[in-house]
Amino acid sequence: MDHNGETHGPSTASRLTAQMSYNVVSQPAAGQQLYALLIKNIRIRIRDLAQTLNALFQPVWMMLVLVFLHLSAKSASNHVDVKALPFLSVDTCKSTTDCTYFGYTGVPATDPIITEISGFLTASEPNTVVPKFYANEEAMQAAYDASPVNFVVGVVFLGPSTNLLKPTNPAVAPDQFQYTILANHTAWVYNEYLNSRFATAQAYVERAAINLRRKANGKPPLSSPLPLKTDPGVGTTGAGRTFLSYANFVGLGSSINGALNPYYVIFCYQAVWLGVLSIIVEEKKKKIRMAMSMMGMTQNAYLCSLWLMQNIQNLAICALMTFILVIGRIFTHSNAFIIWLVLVLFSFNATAIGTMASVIVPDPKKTSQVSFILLIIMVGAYGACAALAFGSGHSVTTTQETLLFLIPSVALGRSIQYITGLEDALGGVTFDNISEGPLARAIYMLAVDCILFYFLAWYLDAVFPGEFGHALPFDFFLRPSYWGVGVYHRADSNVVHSDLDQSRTSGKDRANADMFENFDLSRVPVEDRKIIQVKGMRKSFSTSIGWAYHIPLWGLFVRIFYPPNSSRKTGPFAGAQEQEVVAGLDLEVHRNEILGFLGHNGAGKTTSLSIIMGMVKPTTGTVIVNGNLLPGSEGVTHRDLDMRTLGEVQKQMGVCPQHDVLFETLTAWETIQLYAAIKGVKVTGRKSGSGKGDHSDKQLLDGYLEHLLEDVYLKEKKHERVSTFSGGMKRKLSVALAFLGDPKVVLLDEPTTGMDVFTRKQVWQLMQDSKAGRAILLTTHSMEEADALGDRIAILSHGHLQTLGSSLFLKNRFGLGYRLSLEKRRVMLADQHKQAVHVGDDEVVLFDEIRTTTLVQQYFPDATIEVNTATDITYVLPTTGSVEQLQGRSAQEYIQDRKAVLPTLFAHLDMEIKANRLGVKSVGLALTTLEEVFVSLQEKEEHEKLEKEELDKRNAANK
Ligand SMILES: Nc1ncnc2c1ncn2[C@@H]1O[C@H](COP(=O)(O)OP(=O)(O)OP(=O)(O)O)[C@@H](O)[C@H]1O
Repeated sequence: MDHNGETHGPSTASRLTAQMSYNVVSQPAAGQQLYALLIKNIRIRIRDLAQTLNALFQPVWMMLVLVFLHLSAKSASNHVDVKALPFLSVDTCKSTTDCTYFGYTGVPATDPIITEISGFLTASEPNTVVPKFYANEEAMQAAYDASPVNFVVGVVFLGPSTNLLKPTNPAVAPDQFQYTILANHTAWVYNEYLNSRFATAQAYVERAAINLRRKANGKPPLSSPLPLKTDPGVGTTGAGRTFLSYANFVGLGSSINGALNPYYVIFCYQAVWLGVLSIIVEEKKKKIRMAMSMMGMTQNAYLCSLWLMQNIQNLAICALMTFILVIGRIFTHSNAFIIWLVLVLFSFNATAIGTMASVIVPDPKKTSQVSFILLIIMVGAYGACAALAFGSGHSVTTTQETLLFLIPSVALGRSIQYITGLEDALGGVTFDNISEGPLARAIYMLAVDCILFYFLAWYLDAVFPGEFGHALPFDFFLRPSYWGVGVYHRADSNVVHSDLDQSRTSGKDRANADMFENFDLSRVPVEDRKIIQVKGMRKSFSTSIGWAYHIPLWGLFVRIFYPPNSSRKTGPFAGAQEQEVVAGLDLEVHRNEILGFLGHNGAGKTTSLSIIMGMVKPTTGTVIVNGNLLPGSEGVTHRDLDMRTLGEVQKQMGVCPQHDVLFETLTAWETIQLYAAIKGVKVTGRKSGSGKGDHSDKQLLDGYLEHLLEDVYLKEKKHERVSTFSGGMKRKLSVALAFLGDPKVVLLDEPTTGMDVFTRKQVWQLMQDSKAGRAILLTTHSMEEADALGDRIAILSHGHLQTLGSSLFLKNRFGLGYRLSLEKRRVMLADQHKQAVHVGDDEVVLFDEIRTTTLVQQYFPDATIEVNTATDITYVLPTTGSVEQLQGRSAQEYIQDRKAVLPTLFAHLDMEIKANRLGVKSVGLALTTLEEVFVSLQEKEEHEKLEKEELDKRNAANK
């Protein structure tokens, strides 16, 4: 067992790795990716049950609150049973011949509306109710005063019925027809109101007006609103007599609740867009999405899997919400499927809206704020429309209303408002009457909104992928290459190849030529050369501007009157500062080579790797990976860009980012299966020559994946969740993922961080074994690792390459030189001050420090004593010299000179030791470590920086 608690298999050195044992190809396929991502989403949701139930039930709780509000408003005290409309002639008319119950003024007796009303009275209350014209309202009032029993209601028409006789134009709101009813009641209570016959008179007049409009539109007229009074079948609830339901009379509380319904329903959806927003932003921030993209995951597969998952969840959420609306008697008469359809269509929109919002949210901590702002916008949009467009006294045309439905919350709110209204008055919405009001249009527009918003979400996600992601050009979907049409056109990197070669020895390179080892390119076969090629790569980030500009709304105000100015460096009004983190990097990595990438914290290693991965665009410079000129490189104009380039590069790339990009709730086996599906890994057979044998494709793939886990010693842990893994185990899994699918280019960012010494050595072995056939770029802070693995080592400092060469070159060139260790002859403590002791007959000289040091300094005048103990002494023999010592020679020539001196020094030492003149028992020589090289280079850089600052100060003082 190692420190991490895993059982180790046999030594890697003694067995074949997965890469050596299987023939593997990568052929990513969108369908396979979508399926794998969907399964991953389902797994994560099932395992994170608390979160999933919360997301599922949050809208449902909100619905329950609505039900409770309604129940409290419709309490027993407010509830009034449905009562039939009374006839005008019941218990009022004392005579059967000269009753004048229905007085009117404002229109002549010949007006069609009076004819229509007369017809109804004849049909329902024949011979007992007669319409009677009065010249004006005063005359009508006087008639009432004279005989109140015979005169029940009077109607004052405020204009002729001419408007009602015009056919309806759908584009224009119909002109109004206005009238007032005079009736004898004093309180706005149900019984008095009905007994005064007000409602009955209203029913007659309204129905008469409706009939005139229907006739004008060529529709058959409706019958009288009341049945025949003498019909024996008519009791209290005869046809037409339940014309007004109790809902109109239950009091103020209920009508407020009804108006609240749309707002409440919109409120319920916050959880939906917040859920989508949180997932996308979090996966972006944790760079999981970036890593999956690096493995070849397409944006379409990612978004579709997320949308599918969320919308399946939405179907269930909306079913529950409908159930509660029906069970809670908010909607009792309407068709439940229609309500569900409205809710579901809006929930689909909410998913797209959450995706769109993710484009502007960089940080998971800000998701709830943004989600709340979205809620305000949604509710506010509906509220504004309800008050200004749909409210009483406002009329919008059908077209205007339909256009307003482009805002999904307006369409949803209006639908709920309409359904609530119909529930109260006319028995709810069914398929029979769905097309009569705005509901059908709202449903249709919610579907249109879905198409529109999903397109926008998809487009914005591609064009604004955030800090880590490859931004597509604004017209990407119009380019055939995005859709995979036409032959793949590799951006022509040949031109750039020659350009790079020509510029190799220019400018700064030439000045620092002896900092770089001359690499003999002819040793590398042509087809293996420059698998990764970076030239003049620069990257600048701008730091965030002062906090004053971030204050919502106020910040906008400040920007206008106090624009951010980059010369202001600190404080609330500081302008954006450009920071160059990669400053003209040149690099080449060949096949079968590991290039170690060293540098201090913040030197720009991760940024450089991210650029080579295609995840971050360089500010300037060129990056070529396996012959493909990466998008964003100089020389690739937007027009030339084949949209498949990055996908092609990523197919051949394996990456291990600096931070583990693993799903905590998945097991190691599920993780590697997920990434294998994303990469489209297929095993074509075993390398041993047995081909596929009797094994199915799946068996072969499982065998390969298992072998890969075995290579990093995680086979025993494969069914355990990543969340239970130690830091080192997570790194090992990340390394295994980087080598998945036989990538031709592998980028490893500090892969062995956190691993114990034993595991680290095993992973080194794996990397060594796996380097055949690929170019590996490895960043590390471990000098030992760079020394052990790096065929060549590049040291980066403040964004530029300080040096590049083999480990030996760096040690020779920048090390402190050689260490000469001498073992002294031992003496007992009592004899310490003696110069010589007798061993048998021979006198043996004890260690003579002065004589030895003089001898060493004869060959290396700058030699110094580093360690001097009772048993050993170590001299440092420098191989670097001052300008005077160089005497016109280059640093490398000087090193060669120093090295050439070594044999003579050794011959001399040997002679002296044999002659028993130094008191030295044995001699050892060692080269300085890479760590010392690194430290000395950093010190040199710091020294130069300080000198420059000093010079600048002096120049400034002189001015
Ligand atoms: N998105 C960003 N915005 C602003 N500055 C950034 C951004 N990413 C990196 N930097 C800055 O760029 C510099 C280089 O960062 P980078 O992560 O590339 O360094 P590194 O060499 O990998 O460091 P380490 O060894 O600590 O991982 C740092 O100063 C960092 O603050």
